[in-house]
Amino acid sequence: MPDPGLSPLQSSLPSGVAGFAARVLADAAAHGLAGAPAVPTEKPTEVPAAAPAAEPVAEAAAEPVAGSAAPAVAIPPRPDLGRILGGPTGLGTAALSLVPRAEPPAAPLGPPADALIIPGLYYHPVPEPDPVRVDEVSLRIKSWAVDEVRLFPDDWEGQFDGFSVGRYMVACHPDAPTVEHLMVATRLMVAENAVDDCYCEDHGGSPIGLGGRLLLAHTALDPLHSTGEYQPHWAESLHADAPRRAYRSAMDYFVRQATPSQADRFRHDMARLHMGYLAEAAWAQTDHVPEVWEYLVMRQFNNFRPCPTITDTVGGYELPADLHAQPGMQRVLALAGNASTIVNDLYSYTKELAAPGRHMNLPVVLADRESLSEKDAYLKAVEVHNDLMRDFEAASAELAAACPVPSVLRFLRGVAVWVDGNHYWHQTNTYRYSLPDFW
Ligand SMILES: CC(C)=CCC/C(C)=C(\C)COP(=O)(O)OP(=O)(O)O
Ligand SMILES: [Mg+2]
Repeated sequence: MPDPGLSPLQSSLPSGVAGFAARVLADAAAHGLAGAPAVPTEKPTEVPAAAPAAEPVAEAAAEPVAGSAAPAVAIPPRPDLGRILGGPTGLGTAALSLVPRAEPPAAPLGPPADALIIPGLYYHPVPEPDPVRVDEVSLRIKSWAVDEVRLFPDDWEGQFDGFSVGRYMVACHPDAPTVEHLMVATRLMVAENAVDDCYCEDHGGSPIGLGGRLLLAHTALDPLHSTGEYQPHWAESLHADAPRRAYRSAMDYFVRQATPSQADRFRHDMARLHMGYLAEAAWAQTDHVPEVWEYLVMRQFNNFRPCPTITDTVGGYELPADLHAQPGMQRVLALAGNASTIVNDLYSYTKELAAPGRHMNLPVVLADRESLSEKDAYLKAVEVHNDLMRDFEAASAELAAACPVPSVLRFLRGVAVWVDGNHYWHQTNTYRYSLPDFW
């Protein structure tokens, strides 16, 4: 077959990705595909799978919401994101429609009546996550936690349930073709929180000795390859405590769903996360309050990033490694993780103030380093979050325009939806979070 040469679209790609993207596009065209799954997936049972639409920009995105009690906050319209970054949006759920929907959702968008409202916060509301899926994921994850990995003692059951991880993951991954795809994300989310709680934080964690604990736990994700004499000791160690049992099992399920390069991507993100935990712990040990920018560096690593970056595995397709590695995508992922993590700093502020010792979060560091009142520091942290969100959206739009490969567009949309679902979970988890009464 003659080489058709580069299309105008292909030739507009940035130089680093043009060749690879051109191959992907040509390959997709040759197979009549638009972002089709690159990994074998079980046959969807609950939601009909469909190749996502390839059109880069078409529909209006969800209107952003600034917390209702805010002094008016001017929210500039989002850049030209359209279908790519629309996220779940009621009428705009079509913008999310990586899978077809039988009926439009009945409920109007907007936070539930008892949701936590942060004045001036820029976010996108999502539709209520599918309650059938939430119930099913909640049942399956409890059974995994109790029967497969013996995750928690009986008296932590209320906290496990209150975490509402089923609702969290269904909100963040509305395009998962089956419940089992959702379970891949849900087990990892639970395991990641078990390591954080039990090794670093308030369920027996401590900065002292954290490096050794984290390194050994990391091998549940990135296995030891050693001699016949020592290998069995290591294998045995993966069953020694709940965090390692959870990591080992969750990773085992994940690698069966993921391609090797997706698994490697995840390991890299988890190494980043563990490095962030270690910096936070080192500063706690010496009672050091970092500069604001230093805190933001730490929080870019101690960060939700490992969660949105598996959106393609959970969605049953693959963003090819070269497209994931391109600088534009790395910027999008860093900004998405940072905005999502500062959301946590805002919603967990009172929980962390009430915890023993000084727990750092962005408002606390701003108050200390910039000599602000608690309220002014909190409001400045809201502004920092909003800037990160806007930069994330601008970077996504730029990349979508520069590299409109179907899997890139679907991945960008999946990351944006994850960011919105993460916000939704924080805003509605009144079991876990509450707000300060500054206003
Ligand atoms: C799920 C995952 C990768 C978590 C990594 C780190 C983490 C637990 C967060 C980014 C959440 O922050 P934090 O530890 O402050 O959580 P809570 O405020 O206790 O909910
Ligand atoms: Mg927090």
